[in-house]
Amino acid sequence: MYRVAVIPGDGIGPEVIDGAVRVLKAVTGRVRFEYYEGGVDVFQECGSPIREEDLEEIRRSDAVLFGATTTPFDLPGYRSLILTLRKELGLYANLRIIPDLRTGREIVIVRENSEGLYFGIGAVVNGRAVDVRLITREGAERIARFAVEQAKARGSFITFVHKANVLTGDKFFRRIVREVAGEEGVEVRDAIIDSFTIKLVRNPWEHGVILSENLFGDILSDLATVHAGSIGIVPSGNYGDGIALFEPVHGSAPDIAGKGIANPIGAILSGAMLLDYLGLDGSLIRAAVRGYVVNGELTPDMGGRARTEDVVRGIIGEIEDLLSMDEVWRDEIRLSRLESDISRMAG
Ligand SMILES: NC(=O)C1=CN([C@@H]2O[C@H](COP(=O)(O)OP(=O)(O)OC[C@H]3O[C@@H](n4cnc5c(N)ncnc54)[C@H](O)[C@@H]3O)[C@@H](O)[C@H]2O)C=CC1
Ligand SMILES: CC(C)CC(=O)C(=O)O
Ligand SMILES: [Mg+2]
Repeated sequence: MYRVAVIPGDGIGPEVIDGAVRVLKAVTGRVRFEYYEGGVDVFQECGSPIREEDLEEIRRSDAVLFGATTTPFDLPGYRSLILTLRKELGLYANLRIIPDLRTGREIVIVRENSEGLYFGIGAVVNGRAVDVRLITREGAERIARFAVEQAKARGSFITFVHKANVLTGDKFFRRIVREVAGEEGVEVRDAIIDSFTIKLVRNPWEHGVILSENLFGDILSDLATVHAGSIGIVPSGNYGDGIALFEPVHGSAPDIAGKGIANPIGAILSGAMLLDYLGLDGSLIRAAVRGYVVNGELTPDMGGRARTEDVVRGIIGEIEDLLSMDEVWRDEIRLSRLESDISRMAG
């Protein structure tokens, strides 16, 4: 039995995580889910967004499924729960896969997850505010290795997105990415962040594995979700040398929280990535989501009128249909999936 720590968070976090856990339970009985609280309420109780004893248990889990939390602008001493988890669990690589569910194409973004402005020093002194952006050789090397593995697995190349024409840290980072990729025979293409945003809008599917530092990767990946139809369907994985954490790319969406209309697909596809990580194969979930999206009613962010519950039930229905098919049909599905993967890799 695998132990998965579930941290639903707040806002729409619990709404989409409820759907993801039900979908996971529909495909496997080999996972036990253990729930943990985190966020502002826990911070007000104990001075940290996650309790120390919970963190110890989470570290002993096989993987983490995370929803989303709200980060207030003005709460002294508070650091976002997800940033805290990424730091505490050593999750230095953030893999964000933006799917086009109708064609099977993907935009793949590798975001450095442990350094940069989000983990530098910030201070306000005598009317001056400063945020330090830290990039280390160790951090750059390990994320470059991660991106190289992603590129090799896809028979692809890396587009390294930076501002190395200006920023010292990006000049340094760029040299290291080229060194690491060069050793592995993986091509690296340069892209300067400002003009790259135009390319990401116009030709989103042509950039191989997009690699960038923390803040740029955060912004680029939200921008890229437009090509999926909604940020609500985009999953991600946070990886390190130990445990891994899976979460939808979106935040707590206070504007729609509590209305029952959040799109659960990003959380559900994050569950599929979690299964892959555990070696349990998330492809049944992905096939069910693709099947549902073709004919099923979608949530308002995708132009439909469905509620979260309708989508979750519809996807579970697709899973049940797939599971009831005999082996021959399942092999057919696997084969067609393989063919579409091959044609995608061939460009
Ligand atoms: N991993 C995390 O916990 C993250 C937390 N946040 C936090 O979330 C809060 C809100 O941030 P925003 O900038 O508004 O980003 P957001 O991603 O929460 O929302 C942006 C827009 O997308 C929509 N949206 C997001 N997810 C959706 C879904 N599943 N279904 C339908 N529509 C969806 C929202 O309604 C909103 O209009 C902030 O406090 C922020 O710090 C933001 C990003 C990640
Ligand atoms: C607290 C933020 C850094 C979360 C976020 O926007 C993200 O990870 O995408
Ligand atoms: Mg973000």
